[in-house]
Formats: sequence, C-alpha cells, structure tokens
Amino acid sequence: MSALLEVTDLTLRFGGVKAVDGLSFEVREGEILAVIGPNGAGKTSAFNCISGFYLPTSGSVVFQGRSIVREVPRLWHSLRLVHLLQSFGFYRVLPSRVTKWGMARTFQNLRLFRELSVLDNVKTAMHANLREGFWSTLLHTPGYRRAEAACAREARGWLDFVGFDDDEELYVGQLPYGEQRRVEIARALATSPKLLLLDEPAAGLNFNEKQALMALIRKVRDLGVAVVLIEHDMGMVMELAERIVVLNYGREIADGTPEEIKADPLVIEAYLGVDDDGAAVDDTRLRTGAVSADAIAAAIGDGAGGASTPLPGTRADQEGDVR
Ligand SMILES: Nc1ncnc2c1ncn2[C@@H]1O[C@H](COP(=O)(O)OP(=O)(O)OP(=O)(O)O)[C@@H](O)[C@H]1O
Repeated sequence: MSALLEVTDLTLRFGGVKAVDGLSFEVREGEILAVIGPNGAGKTSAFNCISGFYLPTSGSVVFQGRSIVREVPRLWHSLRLVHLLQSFGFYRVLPSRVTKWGMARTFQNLRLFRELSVLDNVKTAMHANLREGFWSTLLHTPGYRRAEAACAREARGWLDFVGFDDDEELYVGQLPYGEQRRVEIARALATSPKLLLLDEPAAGLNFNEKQALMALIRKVRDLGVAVVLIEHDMGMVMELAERIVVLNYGREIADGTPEEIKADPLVIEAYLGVDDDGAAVDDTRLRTGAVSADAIAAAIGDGAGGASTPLPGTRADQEGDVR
C-alpha cells in the first residue's frame, strides 16, 4: 500500500508549549489508523495542522503528493510578516481546499449547523462542487433544480449509508447526540474523501452506538477510504485499528499493530506514569513480571463502552480516569 498522507517532522508551538514536537508518520491507502495518547498529547493539534486548520511552526504535510503546508521563505520570518501573509492565504492551503483534495474530518465537539435540517447539513458538503452559477441559482433555472435534486439524492444516499433512519427534515439540534455524530460523518463522506479524520468519534456514545460506529468505520474503509481516528476508548481502538500511532508530549513514541502497542513499555509508561512508590513502570519491571503487560493493557483499554479497570496503585487508579 502506498502512502496517502505523509507527515514529516511536524511541530506546532503555542508560545512556550510544544503541542506537536517533530511528529512523523504516514497513512496508507484504505487503512484504519488510530492516533492515541494521554490527554494533552497533541492529537487534536496534529489533526488541525494536517487538515489545514492550524499552521504548524515547521514540518511538512503531503497529501496525495500535494503539499498542505508550504515552506515560508526566511525573509518573511525575519520581517515578522509570516502571520500577516498567511492570514491572507499565502503559504498555506485553506481547509476548504484540503477538503476538495479529498480529506474530510469530524470534530471533537460537533460542528453541525444546528438550525438547519439533517438533509441540508449534508447538502452543504456538496454545494462547493455544484457548477451552477449566480444567475441560475438566483432564478432557479431547470438546470439549477436538476442539480439540487441530484444533490439531495446523494445526501440521502449518505444518510442511508451511515444508518440514519430518522426524519431528514428535523433540525440537527433536535437529534440525540449519537444521531448528530452520524450526521457529521455523513456530511464528511458527502465530500467524497480519500481520507477521513475522525476526532474522538465514540465520545459520548453508549455501548450499542459504539458497536454501530465500529461497523460504520469498517464500511467506510471498505469503500477504499482511509480512516484515521483519535480515540480514547482503547477497547474500540484495539479491535478496530490495523495500526496505531501513539503520541506523548507531542512526540510519537510508538507505531505498530495493536498487539505491538499493547506490549510496548513506553506506551504503558505514558498511560500509567508512575506507581505509588513514584517509580516509573519501566521495561525491567515488565520483564520481571512485577507488572504484567496484559494487566496494563486491560487498564489502558476500557472495552468498547465497558468499564475500565485501572491497576491498583497506579495514577489511573488514584485519579479514577485512565484517559
Ligand atoms: N489553542 C491553543 N492555545 C494554547 N495551547 C493549546 C491550544 N490548543 C492546545 N494547546 C495545548 O497543546 C497541547 C496539546 O493539546 P491537544 O488538544 O492537541 O491534545 P490532545 O492529545 O488532543 O488532548 P485530548 O485528548 O485531551 O483532546 C496541550 O498542552 C494543550 O494545552
């Protein structure tokens, strides 16, 4: 499988904070890749750089051979004109363009038009591709009406694909949270992506909804669309992802199959930190069996919708939260 997306040495600073620190990874065509890491590890910041919402401090992002992040000449840096130029669209590719190139995304906090109907929300994703001009739109010419009808048909097709079977004329704001998530995925798919980025798609979903979401993500992959998801539900990640990239403090600390990741001491340490003696859960203690990899993997994962079982005496146990 060839690389669809190549992220190289990506760095994003917020003042003194390095949210993303020299991150490099690639996404292959048609794969399901999970990006995991403790809270604040830089996952969403990386997504925002990749999809054109944030301008990284340095590094490159190449999607289907096209550069999303463009090198800014040193002169502009020294004249401190970088941000001014970028705000006018120079040296950057805007998110709308990235979407046209075939990358779609959803957000950690849903970004739907709550006052629009379900169908209209999905149609908005296709309007950018409508060829009808100003006058035909204003005059509602037969050509415009045909294009609109085709757009509505396609939007219904995507709603059907994601399993939305409620009333398409309801305002999105009237829908339960799980249904809104489906609509957001339908809207992303309506842009005909080659790569779909999902930011915590299972957040707030119950067990059955998570199961349905996993089935949907596999269905999307079967269309030939690569899916990259940020997710805290380790049960879901381990079951769904073909490959996992793990971040900690903005850096990649591991990249491998779910089995490799579960057994990786750095990953375990990143999630569990120190034990009650203040000692890091390190490789030696794992090898000697003082802490078993399986037990820690169970603590990292909470099953798709199930309850988590932190190890006694770990930070997760003390805080009551393994995210
Ligand atoms: N707009 C911002 N301004 C300043 N600092 C920010 C901003 N966005 C994120 N950060 C900081 O960057 C770091 C990475 O945050 P980010 O949200 O990318 O992490 P994350 O892995 O997605 O976390 P979570 O799993 O909690 O969503 C954190 O230290 C965060 O406080």
